Amino acid sequence: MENPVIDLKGLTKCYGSLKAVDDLNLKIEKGEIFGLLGPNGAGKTTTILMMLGLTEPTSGKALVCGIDATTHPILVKRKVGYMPDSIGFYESMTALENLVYTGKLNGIPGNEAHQRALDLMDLVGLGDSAHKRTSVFSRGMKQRLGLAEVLIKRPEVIILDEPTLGIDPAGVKEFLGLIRELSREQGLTVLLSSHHLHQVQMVCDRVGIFAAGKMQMEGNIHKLSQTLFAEDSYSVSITVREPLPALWEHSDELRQVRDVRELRITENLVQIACASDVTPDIVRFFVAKGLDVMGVHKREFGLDEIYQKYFDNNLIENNTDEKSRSIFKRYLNKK
Ligand SMILES: Nc1ncnc2c1ncn2[C@@H]1O[C@H](COP(=O)(O)OP(=O)(O)OP(=O)(O)O)[C@@H](O)[C@H]1O
Repeated sequence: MENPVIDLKGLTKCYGSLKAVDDLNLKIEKGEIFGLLGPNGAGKTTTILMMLGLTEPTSGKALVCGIDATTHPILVKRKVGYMPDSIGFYESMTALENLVYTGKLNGIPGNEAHQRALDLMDLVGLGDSAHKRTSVFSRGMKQRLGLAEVLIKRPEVIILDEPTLGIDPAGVKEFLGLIRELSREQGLTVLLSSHHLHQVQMVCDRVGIFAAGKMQMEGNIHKLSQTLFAEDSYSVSITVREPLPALWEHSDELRQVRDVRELRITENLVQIACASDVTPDIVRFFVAKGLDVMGVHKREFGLDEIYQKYFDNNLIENNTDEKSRSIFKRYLNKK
């Protein structure tokens, strides 16, 4: 990465004897959407505060757009829009008035702030509510207005902390779609901190799993899945027309197919864990046995399973092989 927009170098923050953030190194490039995941107390907020220049690191550096957030916090604030998990507005003012006010606070002249505010209200789907007082806004409407407020200064980076909290499922899809559009069309860099794995999986280019102040692993979902579940990365489900007995006579032979690791038969559904994508071999196997294949579904382990690998205490107590197997079993059980 030549010129990362966010560059954290050995970033460390101690509160007394507690290392809230421990030697964090992370680069995020322009236009990338990075998902920061981790349990409560992992150090996510502390990291964000250091990136905004609101908390001083004990050691290391947070560079945002090449600017040191500790030594030049005001310069960094011009480049970064931050949307915290709970947003407050002046409730006696309308949504539009709130936005224009924020625009002016950011040094945007009145007329321009007004026009930008109107455009942004449309962009976030609040065009019809511009003249309503924010006291009557629902949680979801406030989140949308929060995004508009973050965007009014045309930041290069936005940091969103649990941005979809309280938004209904259709609204979440729309909201995340908007974030993706902004990143793709305007090259906006996004750091999204969230506990909602499916949402993170939907929108992020790369994710980092953060625990006990350390980045445990980072990469795109495919890479993480491959790294963690090298032995059982894929799952193929085959639906056949007629139900099969639990002790199907060809089970052992199917287990001999290249890279097949484990299988489970539930009536006419056969779920197969594989170390590589051997879907065509599996389909050929069923056809060769004279079975009518009605459906084929293939998937990789997703963020749910990746996350669970780190944060399920029962699994952590077991050895590595057992962990991988237990997760796979859990995955099969869920389907
Ligand atoms: N001002 C502070 N003084 C002392 N300890 C703090 C302070 N702020 C945070 N901590 C501690 O640092 C650790 C990391 O907290 P942080 O708020 O960064 O976690 P988080 O990942 O954002 O958690 P959450 O998901 O709950 O928001 C926690 O153990 C927390 O108690």
